[in-house]
Amino acid sequence: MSDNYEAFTTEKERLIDRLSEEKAFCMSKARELNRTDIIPDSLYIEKDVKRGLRNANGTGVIVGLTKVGEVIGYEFDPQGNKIAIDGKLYYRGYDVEDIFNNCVQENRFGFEEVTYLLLFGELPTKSELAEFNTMLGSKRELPRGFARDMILTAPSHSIMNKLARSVLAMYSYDDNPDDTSVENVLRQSLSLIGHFPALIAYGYQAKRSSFYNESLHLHNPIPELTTAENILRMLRPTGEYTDIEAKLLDLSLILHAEHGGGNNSTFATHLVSSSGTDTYSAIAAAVGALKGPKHGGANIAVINMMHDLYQNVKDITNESQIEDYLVKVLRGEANDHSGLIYGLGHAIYTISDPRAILLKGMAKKLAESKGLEDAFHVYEFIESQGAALYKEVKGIDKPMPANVDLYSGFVYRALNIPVDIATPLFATARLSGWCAHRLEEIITGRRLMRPAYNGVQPYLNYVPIQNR
Ligand SMILES: CC(=O)SCCNC(=O)CCNC(=O)[C@H](O)C(C)(C)COP(=O)(O)OP(=O)(O)OC[C@H]1O[C@@H](n2cnc3c(N)ncnc32)[C@H](O)[C@@H]1OP(=O)(O)O
Ligand SMILES: O=C([O-])CC(=O)C(=O)O
Repeated sequence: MSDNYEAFTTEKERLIDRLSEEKAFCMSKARELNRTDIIPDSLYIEKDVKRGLRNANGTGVIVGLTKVGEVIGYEFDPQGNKIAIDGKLYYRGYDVEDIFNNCVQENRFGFEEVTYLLLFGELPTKSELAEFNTMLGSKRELPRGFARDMILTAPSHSIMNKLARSVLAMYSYDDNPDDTSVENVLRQSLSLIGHFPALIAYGYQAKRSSFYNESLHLHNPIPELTTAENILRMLRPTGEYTDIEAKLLDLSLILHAEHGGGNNSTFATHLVSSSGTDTYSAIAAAVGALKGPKHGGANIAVINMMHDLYQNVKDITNESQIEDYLVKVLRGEANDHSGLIYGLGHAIYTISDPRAILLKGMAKKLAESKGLEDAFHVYEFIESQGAALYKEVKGIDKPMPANVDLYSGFVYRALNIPVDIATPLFATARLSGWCAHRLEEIITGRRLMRPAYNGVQPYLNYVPIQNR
């Protein structure tokens, strides 16, 4: 017994030594890399590099054409100067605000209709939509054993990582995974769209039960329910939700479904699809891209930033205290030290992101009905002061509109939807856009995407190891 104990403690000490050696090694190498791997900004300018695939005026380099979605955030005057305008977003030529408003007016669900529109390029008739919903309904249940073998056995703190792994694992459950014909990719797309609600909800339940020590609830999806209803059913321990909650979630899904070809995750879909790879690999890559806090992960980053703000601002009704906090954020002295105010700024939108306006309207109503006006005011303050504070700190005039991620987290919180699930909800909505773009890449892109990097490392003579 005592021999065993000694062996155990010696092994433990060895492990601790090895880990601290590894840590010291990585720290020292990281310091070196941070010094040696830098390429001066001047070289990027001299070699006319389209850094971040952007032109000098911040507009994106045109790398493709698409009919799926269009994002408009600026225009040019006759002299070629960029002019800020209110943002517009079109799904297959239809203004997303019209789709949103029609669903509100008619008090109905619209996400499935939007998915049909994005995939097939036209609005469905009633019977086409009913048939489509039945088809999606038949794909809600995960393959037999999938939840047990692929989700519950390896829970993750990040539901997005779990989701990417689940998407990759779906390959093994497909009898014809590598066929990239349009017909087969469409079949795979419908299957993934149907399965995503269960993948994210069960990924979340696995996390709750494994890391928060809470009871495991795996409610089965119901084919007749909409995407939003199934998500709420599978997320909530009791499986209960109200019609208003489900319709608000549905509106948010509509707003997140598509954003042109150039956003990071959709571009990832195009890029990876252009190599001819399978649907699961392409969609897993898109999930990975969306997770980043500069992209879809910003909705969770906003909530984390708010949490930090609440801990560091004594009185959240005091605007000058909030302002001091935001200045610290911009100086990289508060929150995650990135210098970013999450939920603000956009690659295309200048004055406004139409989705943020609609989500803000939802957030305001929820704030009023749930007594969350003070918290809502903090968001509004950040939105209204972001650009001015950025100018104060950086000396640069930069449009900083509220983007889609600023108010979505507030809406989810008010709907009692867990923070962890905010980016996975974005993924569930955007999957429709990704699939439509993957199909478009296969049908009409047809070129391996392969940009160029200029080599700037001087050539060196190889030195044999004994001479170094
Ligand atoms: C679904 C979506 O993806 S919406 C976007 C969600 N992302 C966020 O909310 C994160 C915060 N915002 C940002 O990081 C940026 O605004 C982006 C990445 C979304 C768009 O950035 P762009 O305006 O296209 O330009 P870019 O990333 O080149 O930024 C230009 C400068 O403005 C700064 N900047 C841009 N937005 C912000 C912000 N919200 N807070 C602080 N600084 C910002 C950048 O740090 C950069 O500074 P630098 O030149 O000193 O490095
Ligand atoms: O277009 C972008 O760069 C980011 C964005 O708003 C989205 O993907 O919804």
